[in-house]
Amino acid sequence: RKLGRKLSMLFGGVLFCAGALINGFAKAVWMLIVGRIFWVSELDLPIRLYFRIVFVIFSSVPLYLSEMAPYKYRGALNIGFQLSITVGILAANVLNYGFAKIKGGWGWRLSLGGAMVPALIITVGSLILPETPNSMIERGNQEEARTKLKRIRGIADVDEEFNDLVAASEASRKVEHPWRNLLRRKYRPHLTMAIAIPFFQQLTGINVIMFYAPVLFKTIGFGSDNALMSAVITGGVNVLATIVSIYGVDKWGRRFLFIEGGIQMLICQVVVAICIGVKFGVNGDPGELPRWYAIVVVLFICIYVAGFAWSWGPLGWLVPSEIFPLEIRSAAQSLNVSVNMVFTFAVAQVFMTMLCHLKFGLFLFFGFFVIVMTVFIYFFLPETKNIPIEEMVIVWKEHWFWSRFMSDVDYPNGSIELKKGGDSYHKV
Ligand SMILES: OC[C@H]1O[C@](O)(CO)[C@@H](O)[C@@H]1O
Repeated sequence: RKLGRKLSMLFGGVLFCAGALINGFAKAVWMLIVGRIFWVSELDLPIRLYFRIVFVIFSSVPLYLSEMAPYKYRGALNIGFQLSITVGILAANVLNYGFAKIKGGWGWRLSLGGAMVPALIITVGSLILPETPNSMIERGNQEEARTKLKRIRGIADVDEEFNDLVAASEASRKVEHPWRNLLRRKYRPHLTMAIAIPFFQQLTGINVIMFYAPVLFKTIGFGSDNALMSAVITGGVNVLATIVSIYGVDKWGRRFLFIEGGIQMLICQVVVAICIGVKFGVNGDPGELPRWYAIVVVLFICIYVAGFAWSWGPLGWLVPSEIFPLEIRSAAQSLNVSVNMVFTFAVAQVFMTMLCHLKFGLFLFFGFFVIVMTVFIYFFLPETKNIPIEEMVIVWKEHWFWSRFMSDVDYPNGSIELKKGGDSYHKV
C-alpha cells in the first residue's frame, strides 16, 4: 500500500531473479532450498521450471490490471494475469519434456536457472510500466494521477472517472487500519470472498493435475514419455480455455462461467473416478492400460482442465481484485493471495498420501468441494461484470443476503445510476 503497485512488482521481480540464479548455479542442497524460498510457492517440486511468481507479485498484478482497465474490459484485461500463468506452465512442461532428455545430468540447471528469463521480464517491465492513477492518488499525487489517467484512456475529459477515484481515495484516507477495517460488519461480504474464493479455487483439485500430471498418468499405466507428453497436452488445453474466458468474461459474466465451469469439472471428476475405479478397484495394479482407455482418461482430464481454466482459474484472481473498496483493497488482496498459497501448498503436500489412501476417491473428494463451491457462487456471489470498481457497493446493497450487512452504507458520492438488466447492470 505504501510502495505502490509498481515498486511491489519490482521488488518481487528482483527476488525472483535472485532465486533463479541461486538455483541454477546450486552447488549444494541448501542453495536449492534458499533459491526456492525466494522463488516459488510449490516447495516440493525440486526439478521443475515453473514460471510462478512470488507472493508480492500475486498481490500487486491483479490489482494493477483491474485498476487500469476501463470497466467494460476489466475482466478480459485482468485475465491476462492468469493467461501468463498458464502460458508459463505450458512453457515449463514443454521445456521440462525437452530438458529431461539431456544427457549428463545438468538439464535441471537449465530448468531452474531458465526462470531468469521471466524474472528479468518482470523486473524490467515493472520499471517501464506506469504507476496506476489509483495508487498515485492514494499517495497524494493528484495532478500526476490526472495526467496519467488522460494518457492511459487516450482522452482529455477524464473528470468523471478522476473524481470517482479521488472520492474513493478520500474515503479510504480517513481509515488507518485496513486490517481492522476488514473485520467491520460492512466488509463481511468482502472478507468472506477474500477467504472463500481462493480456498475454493485450490479445492477444485486443479494442482493435482498441474503439478502431478506426469506422476498421475504414470501411476495409471502410461509410459514415461507419454506421461510427460500428456502434461504438455493438459497445459495446452489450460492456455486455450483461458483465452475463451478472456473472450467471454465481460459478455457472459462471472457467474455464468463459474457455474458452467463447476458443472463441467464435476462431471469430469465423476467420470475419471469411475474410469480409474473400474480399472484399478482399490488394489492399485492396473496391468496394461488399453490405449482407448488411456485416451478417454486424458480426454476427460482435458475437459476438466478446460472447465477450470475458464472459470475458477482466472476468476479466482479477477473477482477479488474488483470487489474490494480501496480502503481495504491491499489488505483484502493479501489475504486472498495468502489463502490461495496456503491451500496450494496444502494440496501439493497431501496429494500423494491421499492418492494412496483414497485411490479413485481422490477425484470424488475434490468433486464434493466443486459441488459446494458451485452452490456457494449461485447463492452468494453477485454479478460484477460491467460495474466500475468504485460503484461496486451497489451489487452488495441489492443482494438478497449481503444487503443486510450494507444497510448503513451509502452509494458512492456522485454515483452514476446503474440499472439491473437480466443478470448484470448497465449505466443509464
Ligand atoms: O492454471 C493452473 C494454475 O492456476 C492457479 O490455480 C491460479 O493461478 C494455480 O494455482 C494453478 O497452478
